[in-house]
Amino acid sequence: MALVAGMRVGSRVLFRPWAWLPGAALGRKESAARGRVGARGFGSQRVLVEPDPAAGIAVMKLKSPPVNSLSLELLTEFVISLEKLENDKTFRGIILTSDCPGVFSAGLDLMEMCGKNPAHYAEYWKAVQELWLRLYLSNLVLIAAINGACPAGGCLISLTCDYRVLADNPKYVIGLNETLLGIVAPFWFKDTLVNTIGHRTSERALQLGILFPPAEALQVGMVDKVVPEDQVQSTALSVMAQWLSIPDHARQLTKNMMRKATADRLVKQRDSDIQNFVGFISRDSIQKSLQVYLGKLRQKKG
Ligand SMILES: CC/C=C\C/C=C\C/C=C\CC/C=C/CC(=O)SCCNC(=O)CCNC(=O)[C@H](O)C(C)(C)COP(=O)(O)OP(=O)(O)OC[C@H]1O[C@@H](n2cnc3c(N)ncnc32)[C@H](O)[C@@H]1OP(=O)(O)O
Repeated sequence: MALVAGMRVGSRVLFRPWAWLPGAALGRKESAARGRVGARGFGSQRVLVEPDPAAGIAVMKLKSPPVNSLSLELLTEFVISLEKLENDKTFRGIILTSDCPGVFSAGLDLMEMCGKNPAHYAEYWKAVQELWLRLYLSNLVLIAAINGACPAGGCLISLTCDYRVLADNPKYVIGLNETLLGIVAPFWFKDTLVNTIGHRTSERALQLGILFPPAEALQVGMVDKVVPEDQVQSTALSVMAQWLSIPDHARQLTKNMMRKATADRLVKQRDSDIQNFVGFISRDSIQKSLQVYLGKLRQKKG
């Protein structure tokens, strides 16, 4: 077996890019929870996993009502479920979707970024980085079955997937809308977007914080397919079959070749990226902007 940049070629699991990342090791309790997935469903309170070992795939459903905002708990459970599937050679692909009606994910949990202390912000941001790195460099085929609104961090998660299917509903907008909150998408959010839709479209989308409705999302390449709502899952399954028809080693090495440089940019500066985030989010002006935004979200109802 040849070794290519730390990847063992010839076995199914080609690379575990996070194994050497600082802070990547899981605690003892979490490690004990690992193991073979088998045919029964597993998961956690916030992440349901429905395995289909015969097909070599699993459907992973985010279930953190009301809007799948990415709390520290959800991020942690997400990473654990992902690692379980990555470590089980039965699985070659994951369909990522939501169990919350009308929302894929509302993005980062604003409550994690408001009124907390710097140590909390640092811990939170490290968890956000960790999930992105694992998803972006996953060995598995990841297909996003986007069955709801998909702003900001929700969009980022979908952009780490190899293919995005979006339900055709005008409420199901997708994009990196950070500027609308008075915050700035970090460079690795931006890089992920640029790698998907190109520089000029990203520049406009990021500055204006555009949330694209389905037809426009398809037009700019933010998603790969728009289908009627009741066909999202079946379409994701047939797209998965097409991706799984490619030999794993060739596809995985190609994915790594396309994505590694982007991931490495963050890996090389994880700590300074955390410090930037903590400094930025702790500013009074940013805290005020987030409070105003949260207030507007709450008012919407009343
Ligand atoms: C040079 C650069 C220098 C420095 C940069 C360094 C670092 C960068 C710094 C910061 C970057 C941080 C990046 C952040 C990315 C993000 O993801 S921020 C989150 C953005 N998300 C949104 O804007 C989505 C907001 N939500 C919505 O639009 C709607 O909720 C949604 C369309 C998703 C669903 O609508 P609906 O079904 O009608 O539900 P409600 O709006 O009624 O919401 C239900 C309750 O959920 C609460 N909620 C909604 N979203 C969030 C959230 N993201 N976090 C926490 N809570 C949320 C909402 O308030 C309702 O709560 P209530 O029931 O009223 O208590």
